[in-house]
Amino acid sequence: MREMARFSCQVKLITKMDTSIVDSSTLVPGDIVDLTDPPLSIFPCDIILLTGDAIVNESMLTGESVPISKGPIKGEDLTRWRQTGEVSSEIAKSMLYSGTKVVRIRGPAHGFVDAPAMGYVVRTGFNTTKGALVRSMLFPKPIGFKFYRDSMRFIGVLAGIAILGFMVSAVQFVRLGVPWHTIVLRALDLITVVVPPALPATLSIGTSFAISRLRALGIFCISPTRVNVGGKVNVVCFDKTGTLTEDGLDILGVCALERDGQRFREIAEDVLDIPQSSDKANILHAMATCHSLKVVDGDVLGDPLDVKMWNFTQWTIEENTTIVPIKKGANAEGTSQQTAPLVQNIVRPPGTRRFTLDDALKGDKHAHFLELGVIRTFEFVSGLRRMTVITKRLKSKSMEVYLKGAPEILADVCEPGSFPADYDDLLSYYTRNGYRVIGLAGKSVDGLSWLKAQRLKREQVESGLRFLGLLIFENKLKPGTTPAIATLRQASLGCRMVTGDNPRTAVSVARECKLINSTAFVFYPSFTEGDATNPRAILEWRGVDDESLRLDPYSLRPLPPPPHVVDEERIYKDYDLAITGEIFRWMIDYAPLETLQQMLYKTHVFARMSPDEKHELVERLQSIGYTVGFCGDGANDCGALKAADVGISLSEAEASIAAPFTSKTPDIGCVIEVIREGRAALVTSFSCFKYMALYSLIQFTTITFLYSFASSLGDFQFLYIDLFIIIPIAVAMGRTLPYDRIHTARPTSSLVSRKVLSSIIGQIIITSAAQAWVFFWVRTQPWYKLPLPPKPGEGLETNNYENTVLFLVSCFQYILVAAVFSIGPPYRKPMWTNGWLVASMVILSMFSAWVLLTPSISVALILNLMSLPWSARLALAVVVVINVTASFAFENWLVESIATTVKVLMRASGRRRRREGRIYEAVGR
Ligand SMILES: Nc1ncnc2c1ncn2[C@@H]1O[C@H](COP(=O)(O)OP(=O)(O)OP(=O)(O)O)[C@@H](O)[C@H]1O
Repeated sequence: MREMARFSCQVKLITKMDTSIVDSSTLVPGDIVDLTDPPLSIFPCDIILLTGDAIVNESMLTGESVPISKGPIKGEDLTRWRQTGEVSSEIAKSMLYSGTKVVRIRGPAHGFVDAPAMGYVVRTGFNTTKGALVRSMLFPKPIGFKFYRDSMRFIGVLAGIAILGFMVSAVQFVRLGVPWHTIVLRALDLITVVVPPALPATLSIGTSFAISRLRALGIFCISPTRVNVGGKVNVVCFDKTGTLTEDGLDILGVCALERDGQRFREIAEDVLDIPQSSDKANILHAMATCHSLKVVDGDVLGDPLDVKMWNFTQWTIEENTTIVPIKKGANAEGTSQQTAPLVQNIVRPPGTRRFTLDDALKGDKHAHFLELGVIRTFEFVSGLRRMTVITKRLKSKSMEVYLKGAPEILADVCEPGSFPADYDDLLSYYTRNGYRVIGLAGKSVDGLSWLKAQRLKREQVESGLRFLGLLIFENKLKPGTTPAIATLRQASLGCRMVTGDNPRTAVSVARECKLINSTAFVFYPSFTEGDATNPRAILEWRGVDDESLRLDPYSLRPLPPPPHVVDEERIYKDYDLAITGEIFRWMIDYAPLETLQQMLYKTHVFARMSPDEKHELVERLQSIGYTVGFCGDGANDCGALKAADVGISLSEAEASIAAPFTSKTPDIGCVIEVIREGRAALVTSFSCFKYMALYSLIQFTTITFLYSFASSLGDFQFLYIDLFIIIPIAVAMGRTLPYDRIHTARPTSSLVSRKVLSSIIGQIIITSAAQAWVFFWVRTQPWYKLPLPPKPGEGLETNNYENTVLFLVSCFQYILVAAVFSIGPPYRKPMWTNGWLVASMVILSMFSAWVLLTPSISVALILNLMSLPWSARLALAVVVVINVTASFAFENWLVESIATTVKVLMRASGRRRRREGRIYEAVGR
């Protein structure tokens, strides 16, 4: 992250007087820089492009590695930016964002001279878009995760115990005449014993190991706190295209119109089967020009859908570099003209050659040259679901407009009479069968000049079009999709599809990947009265496969089916809802709360969702108590990826800041890994927390016994316990691997649950009882000698029998509780599979046994141990064995029953535990 945040490079700064090479960290807003010399690979700050053009890869910000083209800013847009500082969609087309990669950047070519591409620095450091994201990573918005809240409370309780212990000890110390400075020193000791400073570090050990294991699987995490949250995810939303299905979908064919335009022709599976048309605006030309492809070093780059469509035509493409002025006028320091390429791309049919000067000199004989130039492109916008180009054929007097987009939006931009009679039937046939359908439309505009074409507004261009045909793409599932969905569903994790695609296609794909059962009844709403803008509109929910089936519009439960439905029982049990973005928004705004909640609970397919609606859906699912994971691949998923509790971006970028997790493995199997690791990390954090809490309480008990007669543990004893026992064990505890399968229930994130508290309290009682026994037992022994009284002005006495027996027994207790709290299945592999933990426990136990039974004199001296008779050593060993047996027996057989008894008692006394915010449980009942 540091590397990413502190990126700097050499840039050429242009001033009025001269140019100089400077480090990018010295740039300030207002500087003008040359972007071509020295060539940049990554932009060091937010820069507005003044001259030239660029192709960039913004995957670092958006997760999507489709090349994006940037052009020089218009004068009025620059003025608007200076006044408002807002990045409108127009300004974004000229904004080169800090941290994004340069695919190509070049200056405007005026004749034979290559001028530099110049940029205007507008934001640097933390003020850039990347900076804002880095800031949000450094200071993440606090996530209200129960585990973190509970751990704070728990630390508060421990601090309370420390203060209480200190007050009791202080009274005792004063009674015994211990000097004030020793009392203060020991008070601080007590606080660090009870609230160990290593606690936060040990809590993050499990998370760190989980992150490194995920990295080995190609999953990068930039927000460690989200790892534990991953363990609590109970519903996962998936984007469809590029996430569940392959990105570069093959074209099944093209459905063009018959010559009379009244019906569709047979689907053309080869470009040669597409009918020749004498119309100026025809479907083949639409496919050849209506895309945002870029040619970089001979490679055609762009949206996979565009690439497939383009490859289907078999035409050739060439990028044009001639830049011409649009109008005069100052637009920024250093430039005085607004420019645009004369033609963006030139496309030709296969086998034809470029039109040259010689051909032009031959007069009219060049009519056979077919060359289409793209004059202007209105890029694809997810919210609009379409893109448009204005093209010009060589020597033609007219210009042609081609639009490509979702079939649903064609009705808004095409003339109603241009649709064939079988439009709905064909569309429904392909979408029902799970194909991705894209519509094509076009029109020819006579007498449109180049300059006028540059000034036209998008709405003007995208109107009065004629429907040309449909492109049918296959919707191939990625190989990992179905098994991953099956794994998640078996683990009782909810799966939702959230897509920009057509609802029927989405339902079909959802059935194919078993996100919804293939036999489930699916209901889909439509307005019977009013529309999405009308609060009083009325919705009707009909069966997707059988329109006679209906849902009750309020409760969204099936109404009694008509008599022909044989399997009547199943309709009540196994039904799902599918909804579109438009109706989703209407329901959010106007539907009764109960209906809305039922819709959120029951809907598995959300189709035609805009980026904002995807984001809103995540928030709404969270509002009914779900912990939401979102897995997506595109820029249109950015908002949802950020809003989700756990966002996983499938991206080629190494750690995109679009989401806390970025997976280089291109299928949704990464979701399973994140959940498995998250659960294991959560359980590890729990184990470590419980272990650290118990370790401090065991030490607290020892010290409290010793303080009672003005004694304490010696410095080396403290050192040995903290450094040689606790640290290796706590670190090794975090290395236990996650369990192979995902269990149907999530691990608890509540530290104050009955089970956790019963376990901690029970273990405290057992270990304290063992310590109390040895403490009083040693005093009854014939060889026991009273400790020396504290010497005035000196610290506490540490050489005494009580100290020795308590130290020897407690050393085993620190190891023992690690074994007791190392919970294995169902979230982690069994403790014995963790070689580091087993090795450290065996070595430490053997060493402790040696120190107990036959220590060497030097070790006894270092650890302040008194010499004990052999029988006493054996007696202590027996206490240790009893303690171990009691602790394991309690943990394995009693904790569960105590927790259940407490639950029953609480119920009997009328106190019922409220499950915070889990509205979905009530909705699902
Ligand atoms: N390059 C494109 N040109 C024109 N229209 C497109 C293009 N890509 C997608 N569309 C249309 O716009 C719709 C919305 O696209 P969007 O990218 O938001 O979602 P999606 O790709 O369909 O699905 P998902 O949200 O699952 O990735 C698509 O369903 C398609 O009809």
